[in-house]
Amino acid sequence: MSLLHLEGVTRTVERPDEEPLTILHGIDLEVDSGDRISVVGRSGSGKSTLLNILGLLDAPSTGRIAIHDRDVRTLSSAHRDRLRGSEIGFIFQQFNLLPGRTALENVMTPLLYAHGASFWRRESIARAMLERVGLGHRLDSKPDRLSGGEQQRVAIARSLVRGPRLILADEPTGALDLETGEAVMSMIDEVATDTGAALVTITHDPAIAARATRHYRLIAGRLFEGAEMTDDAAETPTVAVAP
Ligand SMILES: Nc1ncnc2c1ncn2[C@@H]1O[C@H](COP(=O)(O)OP(=O)(O)OP(=O)(O)O)[C@@H](O)[C@H]1O
Repeated sequence: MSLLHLEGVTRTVERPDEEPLTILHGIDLEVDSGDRISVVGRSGSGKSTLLNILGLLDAPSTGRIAIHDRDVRTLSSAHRDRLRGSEIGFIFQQFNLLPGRTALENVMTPLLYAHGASFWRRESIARAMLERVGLGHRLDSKPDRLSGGEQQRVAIARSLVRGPRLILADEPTGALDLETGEAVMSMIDEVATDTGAALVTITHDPAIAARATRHYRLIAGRLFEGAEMTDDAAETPTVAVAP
C-alpha cells in the first residue's frame, strides 16, 4: 500500500482579468514509507503549489491524490484535516514558533488536537521529543532566547511530535548557516529513519537535495525524474564571494 499517490495532478488557479493559470501539469508521484525524495526547481516552477497538494492543504484541479490508497476526494474535510494533523508533518524555512511560549509549550501544541494517551501524556511526549533533538536543556526557553538552529530544532520537534508518516520539508535549512543546516538535515533524516516516515524535501540547495535517494526536478510545473542539477532546475544562490 502506498503512502501517497498522485496521478495526473494539475492545479489551475483563476486570475481576475486574466486567463486561468495552470501551475502544475500532469504530476505523477508515488511516495512510500521510508522514501527520501528531493524536488528542486526554479523560483516560480510550482514547488510550493506541489507541497500544498502533497500536504492535503489544496486539492488538485484535475487528477487524483490518494493517501493510504484512499482517494482524498472521498474524505470529508474534517477527516482530511484529521489525517493531515496525524499523518503529515510540515517543516518550513520560517520556524513559525509561538513567540510568548516556551520550547516545551510550542512542541506540546499539536498534541492538544490528539486523542487518548497522546493527549494525556502530551507533556512527557513533548519533553522526550525535545530531548531527541538535543534540546532537553532548553525546555523552558522562549524562542527569542534560542539561536536560529535551536529554533528550527524546536520547530522540527513540533512537526514530528505526533509521529507523522510523511514529513514535508520546504527549504528547511534556508535560514541557517551551512554547518547548522547540515546538522539539522541529519537530525531530520535520523528521526525519519527511527519512525520509518517518508521525507519529501523541496529545496534550491543541491547539497540538501543530494541527501535524498529519489531526485526530481520541477520545470514550469512539470515533474521530471533525475538527479542532474542543470540550470533549468537548480538555482544558483546569490552569494558574495571574496576575491
Ligand atoms: N493563487 C495564485 N494566483 C495566481 N498565480 C499564482 C497563485 N499561486 C501561485 N501562482 C503562480 O504560480 C507560479 C508557481 O508558484 P509557486 O509558489 O508554487 O512557485 P515556487 O516554485 O514555490 O516559487 P518560489 O521558489 O519562489 O517560492 C508562480 O508564477 C506564482 O506567481
